[in-house]
Amino acid sequence: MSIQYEVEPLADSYGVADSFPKDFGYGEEEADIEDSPTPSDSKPRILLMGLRRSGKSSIQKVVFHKMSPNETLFLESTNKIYKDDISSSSFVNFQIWDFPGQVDFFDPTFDYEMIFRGTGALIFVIDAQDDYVEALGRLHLTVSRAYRVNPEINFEVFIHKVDGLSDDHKIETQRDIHQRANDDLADASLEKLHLSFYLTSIYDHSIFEAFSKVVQKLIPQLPTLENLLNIFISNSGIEKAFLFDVVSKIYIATDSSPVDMQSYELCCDMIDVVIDVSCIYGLKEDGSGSAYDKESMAIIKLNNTTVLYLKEVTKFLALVCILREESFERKGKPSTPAFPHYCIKQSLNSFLPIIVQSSVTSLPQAQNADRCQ
Ligand SMILES: Nc1nc2c(ncn2[C@@H]2O[C@H](COP(=O)(O)OP(=O)(O)OP(=O)(O)O)[C@@H](O)[C@H]2O)c(=O)[nH]1
Repeated sequence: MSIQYEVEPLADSYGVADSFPKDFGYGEEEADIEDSPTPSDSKPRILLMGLRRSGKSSIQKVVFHKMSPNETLFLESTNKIYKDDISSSSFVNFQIWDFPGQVDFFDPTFDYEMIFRGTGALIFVIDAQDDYVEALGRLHLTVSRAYRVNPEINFEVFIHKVDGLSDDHKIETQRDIHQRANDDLADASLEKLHLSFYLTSIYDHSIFEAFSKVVQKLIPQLPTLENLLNIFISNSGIEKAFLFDVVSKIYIATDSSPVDMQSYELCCDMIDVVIDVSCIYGLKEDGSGSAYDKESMAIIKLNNTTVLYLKEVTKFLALVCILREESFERKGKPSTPAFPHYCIKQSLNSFLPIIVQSSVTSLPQAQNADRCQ
């Protein structure tokens, strides 16, 4: 089989973002990599591989192109490698390559050495609703080849379509796939090859969360960002803070307290609400302007004493925080352990420039950030 490379037609695929700046959405047109290697080919690459119909294209479309999960039912089978450039974000700067299910490593036109050499992460998608024996064989073949070419690749296994499985069945499936995949690696003396497993579905936020973790491993400044967010929340009475890539709703970093799915979902929903409201009411009469800009800021009080706080950080990043109403309302006294609204603002003003700065360079002096007193 001859492998071809094709450019993703992206121009109008980012539905919600019609009003975003033109360069806000993801995906520039890419030249055929065989004909003319572009500078962007040196960007970290994330490969989506797996058997036919396992859900690779659906994942890419739902996470990066705002396709609704139901629409993926009509996706046609991929028969070429699609390169999707996610570099229009100042922070998330990588390409996603969606492979057809039937890639043949023995095909001389498939230069897998070149492909794996420039790869940051390889995501192997397994359909958990199907018999996965064949997929496990393919997983082993793929990761062992890739590892021999480039042992630095992060190997990520998405146990996908788990929306159709009961909770017990999910855990059992994950345990079984984990066990068998690692047994196969041990038999091939590849114990050093580490596989990370995620339970995913496009019908809930699990796919965004899994992708967030994959992307975070490719961000060298992650420890600095986490450190900054830790300092930020400890100085402002905030319970949880996420730094989000607004278009994809991937979180780039969070403080080191555990992430619970519900908090993450709340923050994702807040981004959707803010962008939707902004698209409807925030643009000029002639439709010009941007749904997300320097002025973007929102506070949503929920009926369970939780407050959500969103603030623009850069053109592509937003800080989204969760805090208790009492922390938010309390009138500030320097000695109180929790801090009021103006103090959050003050903390934000102190920390945002540093967070912005650390998106381009590592910041060893994070501790010097002003404390909110
Ligand atoms: N239930 C469920 N179905 C899914 C999920 N993700 C994808 N699908 C469905 O799986 C089918 C195949 O999805 P594709 O994205 O085309 O699969 P693919 O791996 O790209 O397939 P090829 O292009 O043939 O390699 C579609 O009908 C999707 O709607 C999921 O999380 N849950």
